[in-house]
Amino acid sequence: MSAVTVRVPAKVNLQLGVGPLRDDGYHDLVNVFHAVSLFDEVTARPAERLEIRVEAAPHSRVAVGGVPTGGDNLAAKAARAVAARLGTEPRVALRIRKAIPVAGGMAGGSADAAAALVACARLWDDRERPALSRDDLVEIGADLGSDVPFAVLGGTAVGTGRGERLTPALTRGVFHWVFATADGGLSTPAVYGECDRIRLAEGRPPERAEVSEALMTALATGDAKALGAALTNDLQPAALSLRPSLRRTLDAGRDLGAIGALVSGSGPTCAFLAETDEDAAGLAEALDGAGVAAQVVRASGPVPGATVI
Ligand SMILES: C[C@](O)(CO)[C@H](O)COP(=O)(O)OP(=O)(O)OC[C@H]1O[C@@H](n2ccc(N)nc2=O)[C@H](O)[C@@H]1O
Ligand SMILES: Nc1ncnc2c1ncn2[C@@H]1O[C@H](COP(=O)(O)OP(=O)(O)OP(=O)(O)O)[C@@H](O)[C@H]1O
Repeated sequence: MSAVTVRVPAKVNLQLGVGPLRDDGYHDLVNVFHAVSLFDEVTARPAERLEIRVEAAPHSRVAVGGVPTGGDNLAAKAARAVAARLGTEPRVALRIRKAIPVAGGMAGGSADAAAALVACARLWDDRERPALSRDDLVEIGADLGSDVPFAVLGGTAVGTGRGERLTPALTRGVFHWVFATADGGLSTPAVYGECDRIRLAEGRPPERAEVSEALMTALATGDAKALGAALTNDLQPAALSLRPSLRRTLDAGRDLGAIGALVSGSGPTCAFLAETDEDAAGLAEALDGAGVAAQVVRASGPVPGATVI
């Protein structure tokens, strides 16, 4: 096979319930993931050795400067993990075309890792070896990062444990989103650390998070207004503490008619829900005009996970 291209979506967390800090440095979560139609693309070609090239997708203004191009890139780690599982060498060139903001709370790096898992598994699939199943790739992905298994599967799913144990959620219809990106990312460990610091300072010991029934019902019935009202993110106070300007972005989206507004994951991207595609178009234009975002991007969900195209 000469080349395999995989398209992989960004995520927004519809509920991010952060429980206690575990002994291994991770937090127990209730993490309702939702894949949206903002995609990175990873192309895998046979090569002498593992090579990584990272570029912004055509028409996207993603700043790719901070993305590692060596062995630290999550897609490179994914290629090595697949090769190790198959007992082969990672002789592959990976070209990553990014439209998902970097360090934006939309799991861009995890998405690229998931895409590389799927692309390499396909590239190295031959009669000499048993093919890797999607479950195998989900399992390999969990070792690369907590968000990677979801990027393999896509759709809408409830993640427990550190977010890697997934159960698909029942949804109906399409949800219309507007994302406001910010200049400069936020570090995921720093945001979790700030969450712990705030809880300690407020004397609030973290409780085990529970799945929101209101959220699950809104998803199952396709009720956008109810979904907007049920969106929650326990990392939001921490993201706002580290990046106070996000408050203005969230307020602007609400004032301009969003039916739901929250920080996406660890931030700094803010996510806004609209009732219809038309409402999303209007909201995106108004948000762009308000000057509270680096870039305003529309997307819909749920969409499938990493897919060969
Ligand atoms: C914020 C989210 O994106 C929400 O989906 C994820 O929880 C983060 O997932 P991720 O970027 O894949 O994170 P990982 O690479 O697994 O972990 C990076 C760091 O985030 C923190 N982390 C992550 C997941 C988790 N359940 N608890 C944590 O405290 C830890 O400090 C960890 O060292
Ligand atoms: N392929 C990749 N794309 C983007 N960042 C990568 C990649 N590989 C490694 N990284 C590193 O990971 C860091 C976080 O990037 P990423 O875009 O995944 O953040 P994020 O969207 O906030 O993640 P999450 O939502 O999972 O917390 C980057 O600053 C970069 O150093």
